[in-house]
Amino acid sequence: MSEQNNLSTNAIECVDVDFSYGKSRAIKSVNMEIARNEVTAFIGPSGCGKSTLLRCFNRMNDFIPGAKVTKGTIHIEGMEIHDPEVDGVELRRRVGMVFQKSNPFPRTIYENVAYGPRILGEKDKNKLDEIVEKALRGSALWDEVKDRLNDSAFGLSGGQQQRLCIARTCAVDPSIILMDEPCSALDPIATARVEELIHELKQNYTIVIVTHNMQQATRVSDKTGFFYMGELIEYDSTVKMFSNPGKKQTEEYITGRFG
Ligand SMILES: Nc1ncnc2c1ncn2[C@@H]1O[C@H](COP(=O)(O)OP(=O)(O)OP(=O)(O)O)[C@@H](O)[C@H]1O
Repeated sequence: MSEQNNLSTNAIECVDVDFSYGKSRAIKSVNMEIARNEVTAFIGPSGCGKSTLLRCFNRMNDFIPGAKVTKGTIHIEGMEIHDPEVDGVELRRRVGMVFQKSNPFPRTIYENVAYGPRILGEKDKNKLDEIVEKALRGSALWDEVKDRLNDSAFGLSGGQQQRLCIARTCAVDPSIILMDEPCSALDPIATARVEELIHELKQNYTIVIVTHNMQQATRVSDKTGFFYMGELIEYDSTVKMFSNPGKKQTEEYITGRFG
């Protein structure tokens, strides 16, 4: 992506975005601007399109037959992501993703983190060591795993595995990290550690997180978008959304009256 594009103040800009799975319209005329180095939470009842929109940002939906953005534009750091010149692999390096269920590779802890940089061509062992340590430190996991880097990643707890997946994402130097319900399979203590980590990560990354947990949205995010049936109903600062929402539907959802 060009330097000029990197000058954009927003990390993500959606203009009038529609998305369909075949004939079924899942996202309807969404407009939103996501500032750099902020945490944005997507909330809303099941099936309202949160994950679909998240996956639009790094074109993960490209892998689903018949699924596509049918209208509007999405810019990532100034670059229109559907421009034919944009390479999907490079886009996904820049816009990393962490999933609901941690999904480490059946390899060692070290290899899980070194995998991405290796694929990108890094062969120097010292450089790889450096990248792995930096990513594991950045994901608050280094102290717990530094003496067992060559053990299987499957020997880690669920929360540690999720932080390893975050380290794996960070190892390829993205600028945006998408998180799709990253704590839904974790206990409260592991959840708290990932939430602390999100606070630290936002110094270096822009984060968009889908969550069903209202308390989590208030704890971790600067802005919140409330979605309902494919539409972005309200998008504002998290403090405002949860203390004085502008729309009745938002209020009903956050107070648990539906969803
Ligand atoms: N791969 C797919 N193929 C066809 N339709 C899909 C696919 N994935 C999602 N959908 C549909 O798109 C709509 C939005 O789904 P999406 O998963 O984005 O919602 P969500 O708000 O993230 O839901 P949840 O909170 O349950 O994860 C739903 O009607 C869903 O059934």
